[in-house]
Amino acid sequence: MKTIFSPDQMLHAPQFEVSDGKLEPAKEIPSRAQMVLDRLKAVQFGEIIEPRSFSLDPILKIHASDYIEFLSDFWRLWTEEGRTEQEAFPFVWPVRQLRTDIVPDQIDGKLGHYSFDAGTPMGPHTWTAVRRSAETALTGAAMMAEGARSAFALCRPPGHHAHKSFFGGYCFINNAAVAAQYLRDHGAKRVSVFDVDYHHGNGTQAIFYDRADVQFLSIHADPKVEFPYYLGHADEKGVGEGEEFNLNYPLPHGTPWEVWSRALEEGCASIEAYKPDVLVVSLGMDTFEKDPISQFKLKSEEFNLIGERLAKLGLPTLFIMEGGYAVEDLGVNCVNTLTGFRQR
Ligand SMILES: NCCCNCCCCCC(O)(O)C(F)(F)F
Ligand SMILES: [Zn+2]
Repeated sequence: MKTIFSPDQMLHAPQFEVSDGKLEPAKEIPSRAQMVLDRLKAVQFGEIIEPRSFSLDPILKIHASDYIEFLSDFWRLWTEEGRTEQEAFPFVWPVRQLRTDIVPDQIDGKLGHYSFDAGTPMGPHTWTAVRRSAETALTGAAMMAEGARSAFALCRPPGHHAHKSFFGGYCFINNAAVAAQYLRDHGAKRVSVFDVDYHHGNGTQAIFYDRADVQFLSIHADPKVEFPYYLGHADEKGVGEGEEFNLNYPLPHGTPWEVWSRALEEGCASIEAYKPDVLVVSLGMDTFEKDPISQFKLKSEEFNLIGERLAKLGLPTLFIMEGGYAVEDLGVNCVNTLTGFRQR
């Protein structure tokens, strides 16, 4: 299994985040990717290659053009308005009953229009890193379309909270959604996206919610008690043609392997019934017992079992990295998953 990664993805280096209403040191930092790279090299897991270049077209199949234009122009607009802060935080949003048909002219109004939380600052090189992270996912998808049985897109910044037209939860471009769409456009009739990150993949769900050609499944902390809060309940099954192709498995704080693995089983059964041509896995390691911002209890050796179970589906599988903040253990837990998958 090859890994795809570009050092440009390190250029997004947030210093702070607003988490639980407090300004704290940022969690989604470049060293997350470094730890995974180090572990891949330490165990000689396999070749690590740089992503290919892509035009914006495959990204624009998923995201709105005004949103992508905003992301790519933002830092110029920010500095042109004389803002000197080294990272920009949204602090006001068009929540229910407010208007989103008019995008404000002033940069803070724009920032809120195109985001959903205060925990995802933008810096001078965010766009470069985010575009390269999406190209890492696209390169993995292209390799799968060219016949690879598996690939690991070491994406960072992550993507599964990014919606069609707004960012949040450390995510700007939805890497897994862009990859799934690329696979649909290059031979796959049906694609399953299985999100095993601790947090609900609200962006990926919303993007494919009315579609039958991409099945979305997510095991995550119950949104009644956990970020991103406002999507991810079990009654969200899809809409229109997409009815029944969205499956959420919300679980309580404190969930151990014994419970988590039952949801994994249910998800795998649904994927087998759907019979996709390819599986995309949104791979977050924040289900780990020592993760500083999460409250599931998976142990490092149980990540191997995740990989083994997914391998039993016998599908071409593209792993796309999402979250995981126990940085010291992130490399081991990520490579354990990939090792479990490959050992079968
Ligand atoms: N007490 C709640 C604090 C929530 N802080 C933001 C958590 C963002 C999680 C991001 C992620 O792990 O889902 C991703 F995969 F996208 F990176
Ligand atoms: Zn997460």
